[in-house]
Amino acid sequence: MVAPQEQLSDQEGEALRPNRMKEYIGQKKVKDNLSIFIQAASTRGEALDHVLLYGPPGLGKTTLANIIASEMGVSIRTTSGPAIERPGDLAAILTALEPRDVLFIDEIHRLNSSTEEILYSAMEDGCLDIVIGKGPSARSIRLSLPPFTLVGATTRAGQLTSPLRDRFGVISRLEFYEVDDLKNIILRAASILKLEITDEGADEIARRSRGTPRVGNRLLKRVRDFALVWGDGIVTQTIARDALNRLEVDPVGLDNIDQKTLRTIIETFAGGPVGLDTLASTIGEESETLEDVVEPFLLQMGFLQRTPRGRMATARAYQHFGYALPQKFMAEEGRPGI
Ligand SMILES: Nc1ncnc2c1ncn2[C@@H]1O[C@H](COP(=O)(O)OP(=O)(O)OP(=O)(O)O)[C@@H](O)[C@H]1O
Ligand SMILES: [Mg+2]
Repeated sequence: MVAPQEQLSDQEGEALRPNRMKEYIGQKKVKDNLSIFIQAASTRGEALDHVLLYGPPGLGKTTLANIIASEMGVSIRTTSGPAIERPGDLAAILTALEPRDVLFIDEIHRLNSSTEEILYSAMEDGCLDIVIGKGPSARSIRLSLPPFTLVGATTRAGQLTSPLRDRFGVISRLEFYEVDDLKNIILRAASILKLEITDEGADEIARRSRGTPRVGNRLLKRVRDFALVWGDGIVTQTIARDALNRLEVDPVGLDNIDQKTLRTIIETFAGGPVGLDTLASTIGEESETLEDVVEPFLLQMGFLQRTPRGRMATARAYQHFGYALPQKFMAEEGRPGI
């Protein structure tokens, strides 16, 4: 329910995706900077510099890529790292772009290396070096490309090779959303869905949305069903709270995997430190999912600590689940350190 990854039922939510910068709520720093770069590029009549967006799933990277194109008044061509199998695929996409268009490559960390190399000269020099033929008769030709903006999105900036990362002029990290911003996102979605919701109802859902707009929109839709059956269709705080409890969404938004991760560290590994791979195999998840999806939120909430020796549960995690605080947290000044 609170998994931040995209699910099929989210697709109907396409209507909820903001189209313009002024409708994009939160992420003020990213938004303000991008707006200036967009305005400057537009004034000069140039393509916007290449933009890399990174951060956990569901925070609005795809949405922002689309907004960049609409604010620039250009078309966007969307693809993803794993979808581009051969360098020729990328060459075909690049040569079909109109001047100043946006090429959006999602999951850009998953491009294969031969394709990635094609991208280097395309991004830096605006040209494509293509090898025609094989063996001794092979020759290389250089095609020049229309100026374009590459927008790359990734959940793991650390996995990008440095030659690729260095070719982005703008690198923006999306952060988890504050409750107030999430609340506004939920109120906006409710009005698009023509749904009556109280301020407190929106607040309750926002608190349990794992800092993630995609989760907020999804919870809103489920609570809407409960409101219809249990009440008169109005999403109140009581209905939101009861519905979300019933859906086993924790009051601070922790989902099953989040809870399992913390409980395992506490119960099986005495609070840690425990290595990522050991932890992942104990709870039956991929290390990658744990690192990209689960950990960022737990770190943000102060439930988890990353140390050189492994992952550790914080005093706050113990308290959240009602475990007795172990002695080690009492050591400093005789009070629990949080
Ligand atoms: N700033 C925002 N304001 C309002 N709604 C937002 C905002 N950011 C995201 N959303 C909503 O959340 C949904 C998910 O956002 P989006 O698909 O852009 O996430 P993403 O970062 O691309 O995720 P992934 O990494 O899984 O591709 C959007 O459909 C949109 O409705
Ligand atoms: Mg996306």
